[in-house]
Amino acid sequence: MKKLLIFAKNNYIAVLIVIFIITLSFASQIPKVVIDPSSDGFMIKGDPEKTYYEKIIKEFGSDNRMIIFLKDRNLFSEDKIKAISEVLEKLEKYKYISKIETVYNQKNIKWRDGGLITEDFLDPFNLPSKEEILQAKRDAIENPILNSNLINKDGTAMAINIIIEKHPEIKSYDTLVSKEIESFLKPLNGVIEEYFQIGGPYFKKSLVEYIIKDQIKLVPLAVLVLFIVVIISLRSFYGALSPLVTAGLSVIWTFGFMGLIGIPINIITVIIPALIIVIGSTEDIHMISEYFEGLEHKQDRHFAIEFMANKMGIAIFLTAFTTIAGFSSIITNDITVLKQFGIVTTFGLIANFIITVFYTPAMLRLRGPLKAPTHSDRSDSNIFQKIANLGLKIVYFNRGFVFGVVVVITVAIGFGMNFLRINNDTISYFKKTSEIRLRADIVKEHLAGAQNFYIVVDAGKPGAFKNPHYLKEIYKIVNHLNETKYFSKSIGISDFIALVNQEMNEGNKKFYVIPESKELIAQYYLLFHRKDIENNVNADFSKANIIVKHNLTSSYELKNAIQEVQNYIKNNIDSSLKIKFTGENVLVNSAADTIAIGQAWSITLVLFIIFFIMSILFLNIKAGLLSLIPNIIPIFFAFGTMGYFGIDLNVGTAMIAAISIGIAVDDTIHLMVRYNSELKRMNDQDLAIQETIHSEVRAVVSTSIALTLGFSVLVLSNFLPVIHFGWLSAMVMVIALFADLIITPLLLSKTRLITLWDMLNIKLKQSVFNSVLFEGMKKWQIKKLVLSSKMKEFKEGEYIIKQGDKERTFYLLLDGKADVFRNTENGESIKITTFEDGQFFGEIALCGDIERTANVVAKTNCLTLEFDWESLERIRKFLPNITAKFFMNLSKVMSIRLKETTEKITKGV
Ligand SMILES: Nc1ncnc2c1ncn2[C@@H]1O[C@@H]2COP(=O)(O)O[C@H]2[C@H]1O
Repeated sequence: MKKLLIFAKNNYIAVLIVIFIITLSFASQIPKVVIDPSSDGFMIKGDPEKTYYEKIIKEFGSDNRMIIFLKDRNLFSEDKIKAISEVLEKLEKYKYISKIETVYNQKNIKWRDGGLITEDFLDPFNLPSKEEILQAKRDAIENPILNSNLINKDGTAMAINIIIEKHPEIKSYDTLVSKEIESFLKPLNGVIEEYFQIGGPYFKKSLVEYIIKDQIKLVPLAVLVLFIVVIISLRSFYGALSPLVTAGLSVIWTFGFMGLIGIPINIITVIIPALIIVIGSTEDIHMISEYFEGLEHKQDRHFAIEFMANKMGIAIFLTAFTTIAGFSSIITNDITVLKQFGIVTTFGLIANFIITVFYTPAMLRLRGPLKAPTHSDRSDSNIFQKIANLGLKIVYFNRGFVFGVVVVITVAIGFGMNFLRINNDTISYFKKTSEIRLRADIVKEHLAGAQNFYIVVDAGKPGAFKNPHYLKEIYKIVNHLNETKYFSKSIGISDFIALVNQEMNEGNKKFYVIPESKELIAQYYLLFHRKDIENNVNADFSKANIIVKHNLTSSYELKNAIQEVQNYIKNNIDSSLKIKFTGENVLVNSAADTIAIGQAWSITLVLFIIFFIMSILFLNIKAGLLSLIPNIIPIFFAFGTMGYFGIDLNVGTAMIAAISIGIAVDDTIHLMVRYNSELKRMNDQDLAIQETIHSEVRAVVSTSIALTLGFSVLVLSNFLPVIHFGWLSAMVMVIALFADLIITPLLLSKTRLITLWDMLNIKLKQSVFNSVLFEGMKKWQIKKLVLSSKMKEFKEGEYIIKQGDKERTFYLLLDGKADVFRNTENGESIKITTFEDGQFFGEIALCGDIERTANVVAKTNCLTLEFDWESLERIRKFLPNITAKFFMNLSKVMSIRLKETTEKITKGV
């Protein structure tokens, strides 16, 4: 790390040129980035159900429908029909429309004046008499296929269903179609009371508009927030500029990367620039503030950069790593948009880290300020210190009690998780007040819902749906669908046959059933053109399709409803029929469970990565656990709150846990690393904690504020998943801060930490390695043992051990000499031996758990390592091999000492 920074400083011109060239090449890819409003991304990647669905829409017609909704008290007056007919004329000529369904052009099958008529309800271009129009209106309302589908119960609302061709090759196709259709609606202006388009292309056009609006709003706001926070915390304009430049460059790289590998902007990837700007800035802030600290020592760029490089230790690297781990865990999700989000953010944050590490020292070398900003008033630091004191007061008030309270609150809030629901419905991603939701609500009020899916019934043999048995099965399913409260309207091929049957029987509603005779059914079919029934039965009559319209806007409701229908089918319908539910709606919704599984998987992955790294770094499993606890608490809070407030788990909120753990753990790492170094310096756990909290509080609190504000910016998005993601992540940051200031010290105060870093850097005298105590051990094992001890100095004449004391520690003499004296019963003091460096003493009380058997006094100034029983116990659990060797060596020396003592005694005798 240090070498990289120094390298960038020394080769600053080359580094800046290379960054410039890379940036240019990424920038050249940006035009390739597209906005993707389709719902494909919300489905499961490579889902075989999707292939099935594509086959079905080829057979029964596209479900890329747009509805033009018309509402008027007098919808059937001549002038209104005229205006509508003008619109229809234009629509019919429009090249991208494959089919138009209106009340007018549907078949009116009616028993009238002793005979059956089958003709279109109305020809809007050639209007009949007023009475005849009103009769057509009544017929349409009575027609079960049309009612609530194309016309409402009292004939004041109508829908024009338009089936739009799919043209993925045309750029901005949906926006184009939606805009052109909007222009066709002009004749309705001032004539029809209320009219608008909804569904298909309009939905996608709105999505694109919202995505662009989001981008225009969120990015500058994120920049502003970042700028303000950095200016406040660094007190320097230049200091605030640098993170902005690195964030800007990272965003260019990231967009270029999206263009290069073909990942589009969608409602989830739209937040990436804002996120990179906010999250990426934390490293810059740390670096620049170290640079300024360097300047305070010496006003020289070289010196300040090197000072910064020296201070940029393992913490910076680790925190970047855990943050990236959090984001990259999202890649494991099977939902396309989430996978894409994971890939792009991982790239973006790695890019940001690289740019920061190279650009910042190079730029500081070129133009870095020569004066550190003066902290004119230190009142802010008082606030930080007050926060620190408060945190410490709470911790020391009563550790057990505080811990208990935290656990109780966490469990109580976490309990809300039981109410958590999963949702992946695209309409519910818009705000309730958005135009799109308002329009959907109006349609919902008057007609069967704008949402639909298909139930495909496959009999497996041609002509099956000319057979009364199979038609009756469809009839039963449709009947059941219309009876349940879940769906607003379902239409199957059975409806057409039943309707003709009813009209053949003089319109008697009792005859709205499937006739028993095959011949009769064959005759009935003759009344229809292929196009009249093509949505409901395929060309060879082997498959039937039930169109189910509904207003459900959440996955769990739809899932329950489908489940109910499936149960019905299982118990009541001929099991030789293959029945499948399909449709864009069903595919998107069935991906909901994948969201939950993906979410659980990414949390596990992040937790494991963090646990693994921290355990290795601190050579202690407990340290791994310890770094997780303060960061798991906020996750309980987030999911619990979601449960209580009815916020669903969706593509946005699913990411919160993994991402925020990755970010929140940064502060814990800073605290642990600092605690570790303070502990070495002070040798007192409580003092070390106090010092850690006091010195880190400023950085921890200000980065938390930056992140909280940064995430809060997302609340201004147009998409609910993004809004929820924003405020919940902001909440997680605040809670993680509290957890870090209270839980971390609480846990640390019970732990001794050693880092891998210490292990690698520790330099021991050769005499230590040669000590009998370490015989047969590898160098790293010796270091590990040494690091579990405390360094202690004694002045000449000072007692190291007092006879009769009860304590379980022992000493390795690193430097100096120490005498062993034993007090006899008659008050004399007999010298037993003198120890030199490399030798140890105090092993009797340590192993025997008895009183000290002699005094040990420093003969010269002594430097010792003190080992205590608890630390050795800890190592024994973690690395039993080392302790076994250690105690073997110990007993070897003890045997020799016993032998020598026995010899002395017998000689004396
Ligand atoms: N006879 C002895 N020979 C060598 N060392 C001794 C002898 N008696 C006591 N000591 C050391 O002096 C230490 C005093 O504290 P302990 O009894 O814990 O452990 C003792 C030994 O390490």
